[in-house]
Amino acid sequence: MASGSCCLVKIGPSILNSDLSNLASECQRMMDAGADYLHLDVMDGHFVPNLTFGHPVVKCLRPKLPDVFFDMHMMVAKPEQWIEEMQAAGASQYTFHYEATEDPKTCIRKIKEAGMKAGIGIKPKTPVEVLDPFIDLVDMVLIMTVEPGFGGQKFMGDMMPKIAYLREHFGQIDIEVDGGVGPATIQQCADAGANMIVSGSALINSENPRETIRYMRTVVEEAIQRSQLER
Ligand SMILES: O=C(CO)[C@H](O)[C@H](O)COP(=O)(O)O
Ligand SMILES: [Fe+2]
Repeated sequence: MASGSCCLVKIGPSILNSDLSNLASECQRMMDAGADYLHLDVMDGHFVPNLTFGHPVVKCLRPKLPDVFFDMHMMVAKPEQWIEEMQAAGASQYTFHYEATEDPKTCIRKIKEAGMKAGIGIKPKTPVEVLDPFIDLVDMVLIMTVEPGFGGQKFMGDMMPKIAYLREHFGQIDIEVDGGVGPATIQQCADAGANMIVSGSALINSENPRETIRYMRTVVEEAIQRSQLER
């Protein structure tokens, strides 16, 4: 891991590819396996070529998982549009895409005013430096390692320099990696400096999700420890 990091490792399953007719029990299954938070993928058919769910589903889920941190991955055009609804439904963090808005600063301000944590993400073709002006304003940055829209895609290892850049230049910020992350790819994410690990298909389809989470957590923790020794 690049220098400057001493942040906490958090594992956040994406339930995108789970049995959505059993959404609450799939979420609970992931939390029981040792997850730290849930990464909930919202798609609107405009920003990405797919549809999932919106705030009404989050509202139903919240009472079933009252204490769980919900990281809303908002793959939607005009992300400003859903901030109040998501907050009212029980979202903990609102992670929008830089590419989806003309005014990221106002979007961040509105998320904070609504009382949620703010995350900002970029698609694979977007250069990481566009995030520089927003790092001090947000709680988390998201580096996509697939084109957003679908679970189960191949991990893009060539996104790792983006993570290393953020860790190198912005110290302890929470860096989330999302897309094709699992036991086979976690080492690359850990070495680059990611500390918030989204894993969808690899966890949902795992025969032993507890062991898969434990393994990924250990790999990232060891990378953080190494980076601290190197400092
Ligand atoms: O944002 C996403 C897709 O746009 C998902 O969070 C991501 O793809 C997780 O699923 P998997 O680990 O199967 O790739
Ligand atoms: Fe996601």
